[in-house]
Amino acid sequence: MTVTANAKPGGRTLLRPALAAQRRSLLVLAAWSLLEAAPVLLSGQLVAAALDRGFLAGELAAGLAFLMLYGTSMVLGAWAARHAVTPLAAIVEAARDALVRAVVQARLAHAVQGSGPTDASTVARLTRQTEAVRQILATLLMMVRTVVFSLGAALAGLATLLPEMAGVTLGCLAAAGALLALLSVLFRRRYREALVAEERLAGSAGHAVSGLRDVLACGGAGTATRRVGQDVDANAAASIAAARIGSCRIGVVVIGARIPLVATLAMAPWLLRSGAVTPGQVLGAVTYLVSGLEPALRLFAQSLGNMGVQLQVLLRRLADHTAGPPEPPARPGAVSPGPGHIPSLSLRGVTFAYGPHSAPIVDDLDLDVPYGDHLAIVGPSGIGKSTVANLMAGLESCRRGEVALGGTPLAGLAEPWLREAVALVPQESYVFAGTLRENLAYLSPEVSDDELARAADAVGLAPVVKRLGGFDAAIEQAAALSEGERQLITLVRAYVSPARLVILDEATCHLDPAAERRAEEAFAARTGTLIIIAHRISSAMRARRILVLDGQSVRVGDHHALLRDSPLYADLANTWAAAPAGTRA
Ligand SMILES: Nc1ncnc2c1ncn2[C@@H]1O[C@H](COP(=O)(O)OP(=O)(O)OP(=O)(O)O)[C@@H](O)[C@H]1O
Repeated sequence: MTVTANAKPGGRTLLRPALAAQRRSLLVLAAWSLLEAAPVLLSGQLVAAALDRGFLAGELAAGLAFLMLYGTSMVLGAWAARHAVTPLAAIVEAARDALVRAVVQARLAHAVQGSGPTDASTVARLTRQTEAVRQILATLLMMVRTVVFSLGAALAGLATLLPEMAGVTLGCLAAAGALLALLSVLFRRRYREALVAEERLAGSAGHAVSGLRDVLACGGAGTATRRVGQDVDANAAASIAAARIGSCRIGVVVIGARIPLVATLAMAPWLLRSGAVTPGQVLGAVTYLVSGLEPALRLFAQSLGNMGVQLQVLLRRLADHTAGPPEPPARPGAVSPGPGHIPSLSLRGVTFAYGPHSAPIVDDLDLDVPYGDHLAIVGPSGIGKSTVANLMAGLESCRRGEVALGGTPLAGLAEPWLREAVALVPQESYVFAGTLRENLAYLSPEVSDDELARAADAVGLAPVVKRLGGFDAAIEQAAALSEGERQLITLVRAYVSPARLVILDEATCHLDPAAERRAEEAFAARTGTLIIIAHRISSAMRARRILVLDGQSVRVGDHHALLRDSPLYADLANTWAAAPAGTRA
């Protein structure tokens, strides 16, 4: 999974790609919905025929036959409605997956950059809102198709049966639409306020509950209750205001459906007397208005309007939360050296402490690591080896002094260039859900399968690739792999990366000595500089040079020179040599 930063999707753009990808399911859904609307389309015509050509003409059997036909069309409609559920589920689940992906990616990007809160309550709220979107979208889609197809069918039927009333009905529907649009604008505003009030209440109540013991211990129960109470009142007031606007929607049904019905009934005597229409046509028109148009309009105004606005507001809120963090400011004057650049590493007077008042972990360190060198760093636990590695990779900035790559201070190098030139592999291996290939090619997306196979062979991952079933094998849970297997995956990932300086910070600690040797030798033979924070003295013995950190002084040399010159190194090496071969750590 890539963590994208700075994406600021709009509410609708969160759903659009997911819906576009489900075009086929949308078409299937439309086809079933068309069939489902058949009873509405036929209703008025069949009722009119039953009356005019059946009961009023003295043909009882014909009248009943038309009514039975109407009943059959209703069974057909119910059958179609049942089949519409499958494509609907496919659309909604795809939309939910897209939303969850967007939300998780954005929160990860924030967490990586350390911007914005990503605590448990934020994640819980976003999960709740995503679930609400899924439910609303499912109901909304179900209703939209009912409304669109039923309204269309009722109007089409009315136009064929009683064209005079179809015009009047269209005019009334236009007026109802205008009223609904106005109410929707007002409702959207109120609903958004209600949602913000609910979020504020969830935040304040969550804080109060999580710190309940401290609140009670400090005698702050009254203040906490008052604050949460204010948020409860604000939430209730906002919800009531939204509900009031919602209740005005009944006016839409009155204008759009009841006025045409009253007009039809009022004009019926005159139309019948003039001979322009038959009693069956009048009854058919009333059927279209009462059983087709009014239920659809009621659904549209009362449920659809509310839900549409709720969906819009929820998506807008989610879009705010799925906006990635701002791009880190570009380093002024940062350079990206060309591809032929030889990144020799130098540390001059490097001093670093974790806090402004803490004693330095690294004090006035000078070191030159020429390009192509193989350096091991050794020292007792907690002495600062990982800290030095982080300083070399530019993950920490020194308090005094300078770390430079190819003569350019790290702070003067463009961040993307630095991240490509230097790979630091920590002890904890990050293996994510995806295919094995995606995991291995994470730092070099263009790498071929042949190159991956060669790297896996060199580093010692080949048996794992074979066991998993090749590079296309899915890794669903990193926990299903052993710690050593995970380390081999992250090692191959760094091996095939374009990095010219690789720092292994105890990155082989879960491998057995033979596997560690194989991996280190592969990295030593790879083009570029290799720095290893040594987990075993055997790693140091394989290096061209060794840096010993003992807290007071810094010594650099090869194994034999250090045995002579560094009591700490001699001690570490002798302890290691004295241990039985199988227990040497
Ligand atoms: N983020 C941090 N904040 C404060 N102190 C830290 C932080 N990281 C490390 N330290 C402290 O800095 C010192 C050096 O830690 P570091 O991890 O660099 O040592 P190390 O030599 O790599 O240790 P080990 O061999 O056990 O991994 C330790 O005392 C550690 O507790």
